[in-house]
Parts: sequence; structure tokens; C-alpha cells
Amino acid sequence: MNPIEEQIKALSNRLNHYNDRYYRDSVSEISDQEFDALLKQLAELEKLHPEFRQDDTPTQRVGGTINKSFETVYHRFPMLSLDNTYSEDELRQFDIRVQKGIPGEAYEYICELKFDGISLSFTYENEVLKRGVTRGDGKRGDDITHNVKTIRSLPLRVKDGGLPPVFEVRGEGFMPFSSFQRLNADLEELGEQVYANPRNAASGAFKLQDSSETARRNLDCYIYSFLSDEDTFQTHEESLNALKKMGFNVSPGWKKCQNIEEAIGYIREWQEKRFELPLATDGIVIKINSYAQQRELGATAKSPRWAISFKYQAENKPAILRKVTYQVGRTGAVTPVANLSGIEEREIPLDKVKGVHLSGSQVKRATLHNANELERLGLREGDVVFVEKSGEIIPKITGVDIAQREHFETVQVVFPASCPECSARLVRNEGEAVWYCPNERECPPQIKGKIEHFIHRKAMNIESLGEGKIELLFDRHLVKSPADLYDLTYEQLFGLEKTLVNEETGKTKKISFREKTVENILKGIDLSRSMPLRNLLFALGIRFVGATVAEKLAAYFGSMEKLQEASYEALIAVPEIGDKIAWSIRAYFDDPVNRQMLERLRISGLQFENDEKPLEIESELLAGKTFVISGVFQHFDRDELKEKIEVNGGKVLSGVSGKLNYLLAGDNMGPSKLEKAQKLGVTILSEDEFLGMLSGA
Ligand SMILES: NC(=O)c1ccc[n+]([C@@H]2O[C@H](COP(=O)([O-])OP(=O)(O)OC[C@H]3O[C@@H](n4cnc5c(N)ncnc54)[C@H](O)[C@@H]3O)[C@@H](O)[C@H]2O)c1
Ligand SMILES: [Zn+2]
Repeated sequence: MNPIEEQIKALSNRLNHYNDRYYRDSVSEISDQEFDALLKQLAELEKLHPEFRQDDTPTQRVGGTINKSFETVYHRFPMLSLDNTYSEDELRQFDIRVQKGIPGEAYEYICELKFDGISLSFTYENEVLKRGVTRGDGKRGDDITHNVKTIRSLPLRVKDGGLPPVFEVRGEGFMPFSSFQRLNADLEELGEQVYANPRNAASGAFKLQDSSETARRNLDCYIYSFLSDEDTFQTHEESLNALKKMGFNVSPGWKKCQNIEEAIGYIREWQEKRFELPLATDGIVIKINSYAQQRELGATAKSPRWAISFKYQAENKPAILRKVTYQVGRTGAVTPVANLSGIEEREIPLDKVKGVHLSGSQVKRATLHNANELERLGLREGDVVFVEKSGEIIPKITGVDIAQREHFETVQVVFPASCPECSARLVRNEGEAVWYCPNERECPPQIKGKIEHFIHRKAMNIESLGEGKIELLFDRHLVKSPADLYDLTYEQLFGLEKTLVNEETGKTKKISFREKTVENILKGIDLSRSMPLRNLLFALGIRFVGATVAEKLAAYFGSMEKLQEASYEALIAVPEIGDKIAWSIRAYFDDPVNRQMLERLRISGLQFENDEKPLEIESELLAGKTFVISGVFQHFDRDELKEKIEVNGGKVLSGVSGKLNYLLAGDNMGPSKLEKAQKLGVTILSEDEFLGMLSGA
């Protein structure tokens, strides 16, 4: 193959792969800026060598995927992408193309913020919201109506405003920073993968199978366009004003500009101001105001010619790596942290520095993840390093300015051999990058972390002990294990005080235990005694026992006592409990210190029994088999069917895929699910056939 052709092919494949990961799995393997640079490189190569352009080239397609677990819906009007640029000069070139497209005509631009989420389309019929669909591949998308209905700002019925009987509005579905931070904190607590940025988190949340979970993620949407078959409005501006009047959450901050220089002014105006917004933005969008002119300018297969987006560069700035410190987490994992100062702050004591100004805030610290990352970057204290806010959330160090070492003294960074908090010798598991402090019973951050986990919203939910209060109780030697919480008295708590310092901002906050606070704390602890067994099991923080596993264990064993006595074999017989989890549970209950603590919790009146009758494993007849349940059934409701499958060793999945064994089909199931299952060669079972399988027939 010709080397240019080879290069074009390799680039196309690589970009298609990133697209897949981004749209299908909500994961960014590289930064948007890197992605856009590669795409531009490919477009330039294709322009010089059109003969080598691949059929599936990402330069000519809207980059999205259709999800197998939703109904597919065709868009009435294609949902396109936007051409983008990072340079003001290219904006001026865009402006010249516009002038050529509508020669001699006067025109105006509407500038809007570019919100970073996922595009959604909403169809209204006779004023009622009928459908919410993702952009998908631009022609067809996923029907996620149930999920979009969880957006509180989206009207289910619009105010009567002389609108056509059928119309569509489009907008950006997003997750505000506050929800994003809460979600990631929860995921971290549960030991699950966190999302890199709010866009990926929103994309994941909109495509969940369970709408009640989507609702918990607090999604929102800004509306930015109106479409119908009729000429309802003459300009984009008119439509935005009308939509707002009809009760839509129209994106705020838009502005009409008379020419491209004014638009560039708008870009500069928002460069910093955008960081004050409660959600992520990655640029601005410039659109021709007149609909007639939009039609005249038209579109390519991928994007309209009447609009362009300007994306802000991720800011990358030099800073001084003053010192590497080490943080110990709840699990004992030791994370190196870079303490930074501004370039001009080299002589200022570290506790007095302001840090580097990056994407709207002062950055003084950046995570270095683990020992391997330290080694990869080859950092020395005193180095001039480059800092970037990836996805504009978490600061990271991207490299070192080696040349600067000539001018300043630098010191090698040595990963400590012992725990900075308790001096225990650190250990590292074969093949892992992370060092751990093994001293889980005596190491202060590990003890505090365990108690904080115990009181977490999804565990024992003792909210009145949040915000640094555990720290205070630990410092005063009042609480060293969750069991100690239940022995606390009014007299011990009343009058305690502590000043908390936020390490990022340096702001201080005083907490003092007055009458009301103490009463609340004791009430919260008391209420937690009635939390169900599954919460208690999760709260114990047994390794690999997340909320879902805890729920399974409570349902199958029915009591703490039975679980304590369960053998390894009995444990792995429970659906979704594997080898690793079973050993971890056994190790926990075999430990005499844990047993002692549990005994104290039992005496304190916590729930050691399940209210419901425990599930019993009936057979292994369905072992290793996967099922999707769809439609309505005669003898069971869906939850009962799910349970039936699981107590016989099978597993229930949410979506039809090639790997699925059986589709359990009831009445009124969606035709597209059935069609997909048939296409993929999945065996389709009726309720009777399923019961037949269970009777061994
Ligand atoms: N990091 C990765 O691995 C990776 C992979 C694929 C794509 N990407 C990123 O995604 C981009 C491609 O995504 P895209 O096609 O959605 O393009 P885009 O996100 O650059 O622009 C188009 C989208 O902007 C959104 N938008 C936000 N505010 C808007 C407003 N006020 N008016 C109109 N639209 C608005 C709409 O959802 C629209 O579909 C790439 O350029 C890249 O930055 C990254
Ligand atoms: Zn330690």
C-alpha cells in the first residue's frame, strides 16, 4: 500500500476507535484538543489525496453511535455536528465564506455558549412532549424519552403559543458540576471507575436503562434551537425569545453580533467568565441569524455552513514543583501529590504561595497518581513543570522544562518506603502501580476513612456527622471504630470545637458542638440503628463488597449470623459473587477484631436480620446462561422473573447483544428488540418454554 494511503487508513481507524469509545462508552482516551488536531490532520491529507479517502472516514460523518438497548428512531431533520476551530483567524475565514455564500446581503450572527454535554432532540405533538432522542449517527438516534423526562426544566406540556401541531426543539443535555462531583464521590466511595468529565458523566447517565437512576443524577438541558415544517419564525433570535416565553430553559448568555469582530469580542469576554457558570462549557457557537440565509448557505454531510464553533484551548502553564507530598486514602493507597507555586513565587514559603491561575481558579496542587507516573515524568523538586486542567476539572502535570535545570537547583523525588501517616512499611502487590500502607487498624487516615464510609449516604446515612466532624471525634480519641459511635454521650460531645482548613483554597471554617448540633448527631446515630441489613453490610467496608453485592448477600443469607458462618462454597453459590469477593468476605469474618466489633454493633441494636424471607437457591439449571426480559407475563411480574432466573443460577442483562443466550418474550414487547434478537440469533423463549426449562423438561 502507498505510504500516504496507509497513513490515511491508520488515522481513520484510530479516530473511529476514539469516536466509538467516546459515544458508545462515554470514555475519552485522549483529550478533545488532541482528537481535533488528529481529525484536522486527516482532513488535510484527504484534501491532497482524495483518492485514498476511506469509506468510513470520520471527516465526513457525524461521529455517534446507535445503542442496541434502545429503540432506534429516525430524525425528521438530520442532527449534524459543528465545524470547529481553535483560532480567531479561521473564524475570519469562515466569515469570508459566509459572505461568498450570500453575496451582497447584510447578515447578523447570534453567539451562544457551547455547553459540553450531549445533543438531544425533543418532539412535541399538540403541545405535549412525545419523544426525546439522542443525536446518534445524525440520521438515527436512541429513543431515551423515559430518561429525558427526568429533566425537571424540560416542559412536558408547553404553554399555548400559536405553535405548529408538530415541532422539534434541540438542546444540550448536561450534568452540572455539583451533580458531577457528587456522582464521582459516590463512585469513588463504591470503588468504581469515576468519570473524567461532566460530559462523559452526562452521556452515561442519559443512556442508563433504569430511569430512576437517571433521575438521581440530576441532569439538565439548555434548549438552543427550534425546527418545524412550517415557517414559524424568520430568525434564530425570534425563536429563542419565543421558546423562552413558552417555558423552555433557553441557554442564557447569548448575544446578537453585527459582524465577526464583535463575535470575537464575545469569545474574549467569555474566556474567563465561563468558569463562573455551574456547568462545563468548551467554547462558543456562532450562527447566522436569518433562517432564509441559513437555508441559502446549506450544509455538508457533517455540519452546517452557516455556523461554526470556536473552542477554547486547554490552558497549559509553567509552574514550580516545590514539593511532592503523599496522601493516604481509606484503603491505604498512597498517592503522590505535587505542591506547586507560580513561576515568580520561587522564593515565597510554600504555605504563602498563590499558585498558578488556570482555567478560572488558582491551582496549588496536582495529583501525580502513583509511583509509575512519577517515574514516567522524571520529576525533581524545584523543576519547572507544565500544568494543565484536563477536561478543565482536575489539574495534571504534562511535562518538565528540562532546560531550566541549568539555572536552578533541583532535588530527586524519592517515593517513601514507609507510610507518611503511621510509619508502617509500604507494600505493593505484584503488577500493581499503587503502594499501600498495610497498617489498616492504626493508620489515622484509614481509620477515619472507614468511619466516613460507614456514615455515607448509601451506607448508614448519618448525615449529621458529615463535614469534618469525624475528624474531630477521632482527634479527641472518642471514636476509633464505627462501634464507638453508638457509645457517644451528650456530655462527651457538648462544647467540642475545631477549625477546619480547606487545603485547596486555604479558607477556614469553625465547627462547634452546641446543643442543637449534639442533639442532631445523637439523633442521626440513633436513627441509623434501624438501617436495613444490606446498608450495614455495605457500611462495614469489606473489600469488594459494594452496595449491589451487599444487597445480594442480605437477600440470600437473611442475617448477619448466617453470613458470618457461610462457607466459601455457600458464598460463591450466590449469583454474581465470585472467587475474589468470597475470599474477601471470609477473611473479614474470620478476623477476631472484626468479630468483636460486630458483636458490639449487635449489642447496640443494629439490624442483623433481614425483614424479608431470605431467597433460596433452587437449582443450577440456568448456570452460565444470560437472559433479557421484555414484555408482560402471565404468571410473574418482571422482578419475580428476575429472581426466578437468579435463584436458578442464571443472570439477567439489560440489553440485547450478540452474547445473549435467551430473550424471554412476554406480550406487548417492543418489535425492534425482537427483530434485533432474531438478527443476532438469540434464542427467543415464551413464558411456558422458560418454565419448561426449570422443570428440567
Ligand atoms: N476525546 C475523544 O476521544 C473524543 C472522541 C470523539 C469526539 N470528541 C470531541 O467531540 C467533538 C465532536 O463532537 P460533536 O460532533 O458533537 O461536535 P462538537 O461537540 O464539537 O459540536 C457540536 C455539538 O455542540 C453542541 N452544542 C453545545 N452548545 C451548543 C449551542 N449553543 N448551539 C448548537 N450546538 C451546541 C451540540 O450538541 C452539537 O451537536 C470532537 O471535535 C472532539 O472535541 C472527543
Ligand atoms: Zn499508614
